[in-house]
Amino acid sequence: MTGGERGVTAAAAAARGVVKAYGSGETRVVALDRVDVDIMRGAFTAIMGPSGSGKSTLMHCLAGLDSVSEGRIWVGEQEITGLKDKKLTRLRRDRIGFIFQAFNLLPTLNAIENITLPMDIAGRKPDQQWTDRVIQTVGLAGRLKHRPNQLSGGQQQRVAVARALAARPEIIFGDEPTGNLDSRAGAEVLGFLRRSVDELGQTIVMVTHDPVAASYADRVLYLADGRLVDEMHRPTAEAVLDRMKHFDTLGRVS
Ligand SMILES: Nc1ncnc2c1ncn2[C@@H]1O[C@H](COP(=O)(O)OP(=O)(O)OP(=O)(O)O)[C@@H](O)[C@H]1O
Repeated sequence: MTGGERGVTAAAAAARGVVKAYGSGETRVVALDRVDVDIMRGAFTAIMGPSGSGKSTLMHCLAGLDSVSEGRIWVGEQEITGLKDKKLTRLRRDRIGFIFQAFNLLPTLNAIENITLPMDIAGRKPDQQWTDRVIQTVGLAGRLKHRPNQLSGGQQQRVAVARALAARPEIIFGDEPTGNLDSRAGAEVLGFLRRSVDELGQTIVMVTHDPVAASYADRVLYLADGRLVDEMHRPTAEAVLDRMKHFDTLGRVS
């Protein structure tokens, strides 16, 4: 892969001409309609848009969790479209981190065991210094021997964040990572994600409906009907809310 093929070299992930259609004939749904996007390395990107606009589909395609119908996807310099399942599974395991709304913690393992689990599965020795720094960053030092059911929702989500960060993936994808948390716990988790970008150089992509959550990002991408229709740099919650109202008005007019 050369930079010339997609016109960029510095992106942590990129999509070119991506179409994703589900079903066929009358039930055919075009979830993504010729999407071009670059996800910047070391930056925090939020994906917003109305329900059904294709946010999760875009994230799943970028993360190699879902195949595309047309177009091409890269993670770093590696094109992932066309990779066989085994290679794709390994790429996800070694280079990508996930934080989902349901934290996906194993109930029988304590916090530190959950945090190091992906590395244990991959047969990688955790970098102790790095793991300690991540635990400090997310503020879990006093809770490492607790099992998930002995932790609050916010603490469980911090374990999920630490698990994603500890393996030092090239990109972390979050699907509404604070969707189940109250606003205080949500703000804490978003603060940790922000710090991991600023202090640890992490790349993060997050799907969210929440203008406050989006305001933690460096850049907001707006999807509507499977297309990227707008973006905002250095967003504030007020500006994001205004932009959402604008799109709602357009939606009602058209
Ligand atoms: N597995 C699937 N089979 C058929 N259609 C699907 C499938 N997954 C998603 N879709 C459709 O693709 C479109 C985009 O869905 P997607 O989940 O990406 O939207 P979203 O913006 O993440 O929505 P929400 O904010 O409600 O989670 C929707 O019309 C949805 O119904």
